[in-house]
Amino acid sequence: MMMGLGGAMGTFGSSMASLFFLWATFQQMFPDHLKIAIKEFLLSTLQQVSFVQRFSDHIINFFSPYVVISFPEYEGYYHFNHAFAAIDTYLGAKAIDKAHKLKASQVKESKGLVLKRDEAKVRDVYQGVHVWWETVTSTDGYRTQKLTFHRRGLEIVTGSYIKHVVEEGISIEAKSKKTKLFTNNPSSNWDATNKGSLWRHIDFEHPASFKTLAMDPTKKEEVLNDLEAFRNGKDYYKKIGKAWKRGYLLYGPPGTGKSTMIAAMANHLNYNIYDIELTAIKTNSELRKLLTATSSKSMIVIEDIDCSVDLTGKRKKGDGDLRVKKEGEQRKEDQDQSRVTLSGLLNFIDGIWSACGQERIIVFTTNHMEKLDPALIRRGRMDMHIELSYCSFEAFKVLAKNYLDVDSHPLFGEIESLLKDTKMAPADVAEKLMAKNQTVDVDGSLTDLVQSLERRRKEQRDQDDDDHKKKPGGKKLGMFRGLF
Ligand SMILES: Nc1ncnc2c1ncn2[C@@H]1O[C@H](COP(=O)(O)OP(=O)(O)OP(=O)(O)O)[C@@H](O)[C@H]1O
Ligand SMILES: [Mg+2]
Repeated sequence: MMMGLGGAMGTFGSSMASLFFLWATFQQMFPDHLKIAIKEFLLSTLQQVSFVQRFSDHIINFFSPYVVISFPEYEGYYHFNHAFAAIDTYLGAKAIDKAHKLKASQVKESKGLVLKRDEAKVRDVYQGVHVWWETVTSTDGYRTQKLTFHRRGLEIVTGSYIKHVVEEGISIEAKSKKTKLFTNNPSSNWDATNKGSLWRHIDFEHPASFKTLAMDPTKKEEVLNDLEAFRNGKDYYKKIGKAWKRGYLLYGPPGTGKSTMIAAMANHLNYNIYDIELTAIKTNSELRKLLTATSSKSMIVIEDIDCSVDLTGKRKKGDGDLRVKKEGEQRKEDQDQSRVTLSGLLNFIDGIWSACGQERIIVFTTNHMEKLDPALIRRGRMDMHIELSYCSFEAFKVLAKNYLDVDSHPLFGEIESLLKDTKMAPADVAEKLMAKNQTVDVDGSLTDLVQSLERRRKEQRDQDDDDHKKKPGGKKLGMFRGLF
């Protein structure tokens, strides 16, 4: 926003200088009564002639002591003006006690009802300067915030008022923010202007929290500390000259809590989630457009990264692939170059996005760490690798507390020893502990779990024996058990 405003102010400044010069000349040349007569004559004459309407507007502006600064919602294609959003929030919260029209919405249950001013015009006073805001909507649906004030207040308004409004807006937004979950629309559905059509969103109301997340307590603590350090790290990142972003790679078998952890992170930080479906994006440039349209304080999530981008960096899935095969090799090469590639994604994360984005977390998930390109997992790119593994006894205790509200039970000992050599995902354990017909039955659920673990252990042993027989000399038995 500062660049847009800077440019506008530059043009504004030079126009003002010329106007002041003309005005001074005008003042000196004519006595007062003559000046008013000339002004009225000019205005009435000009306004009667429709084809000079625009010129007449300029003349009116020339005589008007008021200055207008516009903040459009979009600056050119795709370029969302974040100042607009902050101003909108500030004005929405401004003096709601005096407003006649209010809009109410429920944030999260814990945060109660939020009232917002719902009027197109708002008056404000700042350090004695009176200003008027008006939201104007053009015929094609674009909104602009117009700020009008007497030129006496120019210095205060441009020097500190606008900064104050934007900062207030951002801080109000952070306090009462509904967490949102954004998903990218397929680019074929983007409208002609791309305005507002890149992402669709819903309120994010996932109940996951770190408290209810079942994982090794030391690891959990480590992740939480890392998130806190990141959140409070604005000055630190500035000092070391690095973009304020952090990458997490969550890996582990299905049902071990990767998606749940993403939800817990978003709830903990109160960040929006942008869940990117790479297969709906055709080219690196589309990906760039999507990423630049994300806001600060957000998490960019790409789930199952190994399924979306293959080792050579070309996309795996998507109907584009079928079309390519039919159209021949040359065409295929051309297409590949313009597609979403791993290097395109990584370059963006390291480069442009870092330069323009602030306070962002990027999360990749995978079930197959071993399939990932080393470029993706090298240190410094994904800052923290977090393994979500099969249910340990520590993790089980968290689930037992969540689902059954128990800290101990005579069956805990047996469950502990079964979990040591049985691979069962927390999702499956949770399913056994879940109340049947909304009735919590601690003994029944735990017995059910024990039986299920015993069955699973037997299956896994039989499977290991089979594998061992098939590959004589192989070192399979017990090899994986040590890992989990
Ligand atoms: N570590 C965990 N703590 C608490 N609940 C869990 C955990 N892991 C799984 N669950 C439960 O199992 C369900 C599925 O887990 P989740 O979707 O997070 O798994 P995932 O690791 O993302 O799996 P996938 O690899 O298939 O995407 C969750 O809704 C949650 O109820
Ligand atoms: Mg998942």
